[in-house]
Amino acid sequence: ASSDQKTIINPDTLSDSSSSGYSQIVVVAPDTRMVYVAGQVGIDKDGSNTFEDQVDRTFENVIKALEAAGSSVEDTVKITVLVKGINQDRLDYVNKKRREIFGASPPASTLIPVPALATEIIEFEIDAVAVVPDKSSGD
Ligand SMILES: CC(=[NH2+])C(=O)[O-]
Repeated sequence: ASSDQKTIINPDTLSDSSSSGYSQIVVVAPDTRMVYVAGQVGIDKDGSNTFEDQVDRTFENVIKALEAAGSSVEDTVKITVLVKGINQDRLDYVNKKRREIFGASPPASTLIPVPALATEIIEFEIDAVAVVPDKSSGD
């Protein structure tokens, strides 16, 4: 499913980002309710905090935030991905997760390797910009 208010453009003049689970350009319709989700992290205070677990929990938290605002992954237009300790394995995992979560209509994305996040234990953070689907369109 994709949002009626979100049009994806992946022009031939830019690199193909589809295998990395994001779009090069997303255009938002006018008169749209916008949702700005604060940076989410995925720390389990009592359990495992592997990078992969943090990525999984972070996406779960982003989805919870979107849904609390009446939005969804399909309605997400832009994400910022902050990665501590970036390497090929971490990038591959993030891209796989993005493909699984965002499917055929992914948001635009900026991925930024960072030396540190808010606390020493945090290795991954995502913020998101999304739209609220227009109920009058039948979604
Ligand atoms: C390269 C890039 N923009 C990303 O999100 O992976």
